Amino acid sequence: MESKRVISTKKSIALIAHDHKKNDLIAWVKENKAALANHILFATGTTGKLIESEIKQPVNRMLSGPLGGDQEIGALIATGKIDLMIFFSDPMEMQPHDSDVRALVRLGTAWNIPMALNRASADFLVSSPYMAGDYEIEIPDYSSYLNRKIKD
Ligand SMILES: O=C(CO)COP(=O)(O)O
Repeated sequence: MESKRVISTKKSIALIAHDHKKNDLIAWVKENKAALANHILFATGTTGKLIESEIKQPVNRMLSGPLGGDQEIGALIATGKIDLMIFFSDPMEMQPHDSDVRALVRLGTAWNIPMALNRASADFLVSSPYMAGDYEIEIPDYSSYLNRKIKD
């Protein structure tokens, strides 16, 4: 059966950017500083350090993305501790940790969290009326997968 969880007014937001997109994300974060101040921020290591130094808002920093940070954010998504993700990913450069990046985006999809993978989507997300209030997120039903029969 499908279940729900409430994303409350104060949201836990993951902020991530690949190296060639970090300046864009920092510019976006500065533009949206007032809106972000109402929320709890998480980030991969290097992105988080840059954000903290630019907007002076504490950031829960994980390891650097390629060193496990993407997977840490993914684990937080899977355990319901991240409400939405803003990830400025780079479509023009192969990442050494591509498998981690795909796993992170896959978990965001699997757990049905709002995700913005570029600036325009981030603008839509941050200006959504759901940002200022509660939102009931539908958690997909994985019970048939969890209860599947494993043949020997
Ligand atoms: O690699 C990243 C996302 O895949 C970002 O990691 P950093 O913020 O540590 O650079």
